[in-house]
Amino acid sequence: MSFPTTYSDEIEALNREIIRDNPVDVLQFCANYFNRRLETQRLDFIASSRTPAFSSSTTFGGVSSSSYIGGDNHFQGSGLGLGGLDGSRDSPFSHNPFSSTITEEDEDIGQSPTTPSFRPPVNPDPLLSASPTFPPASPTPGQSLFLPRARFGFGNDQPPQAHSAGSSLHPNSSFLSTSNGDFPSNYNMSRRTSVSAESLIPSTSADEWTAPEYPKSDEQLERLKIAVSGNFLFMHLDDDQSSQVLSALMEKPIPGKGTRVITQGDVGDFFYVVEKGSFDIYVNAAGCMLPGADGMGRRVNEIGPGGSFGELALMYNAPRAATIISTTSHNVLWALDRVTFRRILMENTFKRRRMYEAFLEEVNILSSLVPYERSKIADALESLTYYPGDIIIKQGDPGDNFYIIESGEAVVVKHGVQEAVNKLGKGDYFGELALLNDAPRAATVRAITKMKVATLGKDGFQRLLGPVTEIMRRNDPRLVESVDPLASAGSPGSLGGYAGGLDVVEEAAGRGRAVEV
Ligand SMILES: Nc1ncnc2c1ncn2[C@@H]1O[C@@H]2COP(=O)(O)O[C@H]2[C@H]1O
Repeated sequence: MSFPTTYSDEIEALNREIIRDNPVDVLQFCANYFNRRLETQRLDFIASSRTPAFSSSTTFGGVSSSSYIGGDNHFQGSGLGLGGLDGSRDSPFSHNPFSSTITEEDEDIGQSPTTPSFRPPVNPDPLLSASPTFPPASPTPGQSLFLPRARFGFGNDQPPQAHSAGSSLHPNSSFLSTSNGDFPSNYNMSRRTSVSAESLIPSTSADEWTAPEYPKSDEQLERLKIAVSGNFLFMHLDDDQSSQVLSALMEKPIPGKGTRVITQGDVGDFFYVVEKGSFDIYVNAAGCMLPGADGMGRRVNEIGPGGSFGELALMYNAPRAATIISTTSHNVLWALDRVTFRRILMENTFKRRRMYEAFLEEVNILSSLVPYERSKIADALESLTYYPGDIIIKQGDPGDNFYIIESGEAVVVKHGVQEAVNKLGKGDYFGELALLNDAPRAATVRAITKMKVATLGKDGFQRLLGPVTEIMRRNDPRLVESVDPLASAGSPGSLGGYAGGLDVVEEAAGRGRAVEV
């Protein structure tokens, strides 16, 4: 049997590229190659079947929104655009009247490296361009750290050109934004035709690859260990992985305030851990940084010591999702090259995010968080299993963990009370009040079936659940009881029943009687 000619042609072309570029990560290289080929083919197809129906458009930041229509359909349903990543609901695309008519094929169109508008950088495989040599250590303030820059979709520092590819919309859409609905257009994890992010994980089989090594003084190593010690991405490494990563991290001083470390829309090259200093994160809903005063878009977050950034582009093989700029002087970053990140850190991270993504979406108390915030929680969660009769938290113990029930059921019991005071099931959370109030556990939580719980330490709870702690406080059973004495104790935190509650009886914001769990 002979192969189809088109197949043989593709393989021959790929072989030529492999010989020419001699890639480090062959699998990744092949994936990139085929994605590019596929998108070229799509571009041809779209160009030939384009209809003018949707070419009139609103403009946003000087960019025709129709240029991005293919990408923005990720946001239908949720009403979130890229701006949605910061929790805002005001995406210019959120009321896109065409969103329901966009196909899964079309929604790739945008700035992804796998899109028709993608012009590969000089080295077509960003994996290979993960050069260990940094550009000048002291860029002038406001200057991008890494110039010239390869950008996904657009030429260097050129504003994106409105292209009409997205105007060709197919009426038979099957695509509905769900779990990844609020990720940038680049993060189409569910599309049919691309290589899934999972399969982009480089092979871990023994091969020629070894992590780069950057020798460090004892003092440097000490600082580095402190910097990564609180970072959840580093917590699940075994000793060997840990020493490989530590040795591959490069110190990168950022002396100036206002230095751009990452530019939205660029190719991802490094992952960064912050040792010292502070960095602001901006997201432009257009999907890349635009020229002009507001070109960086909306400030969505800030990152300080112990935090990290730059993982998304490396994980999803996508353009940078945000612009990151120093807000202090004398900053110190540690940079990890793309290959080492993917080989060692990503597999763990990615699995964890995937594992918890759907589950966390279902947890009521987290529903106000944006997907990126839930991803960060996923990084920090530990899964524990309990069996019927196991005590998960014990009345009187100090509170150092917060729990969300993944499966199974538990009861909440208290000294001196015969009946269980509450019953908890999937999606319910407990253990929050002892952490919020710095008080001992006021009740015991006991498994009554086999249970899986996702747990977050105190540090993670404080760092990652900040935005919802106010809601948890509002769900405080004391407040609910004081308003309606007949209200079920389980109602406020349910799905969220609650436990781990009150030890100190306080007046509930002057609203009457306070009741213990
Ligand atoms: N709300 C956010 N949206 C997108 N990226 C964010 C956000 N907050 C922090 N980031 C980080 O900003 C980084 C920009 O580069 P990456 O896309 O590689 O990875 C991104 C994340 O690490």
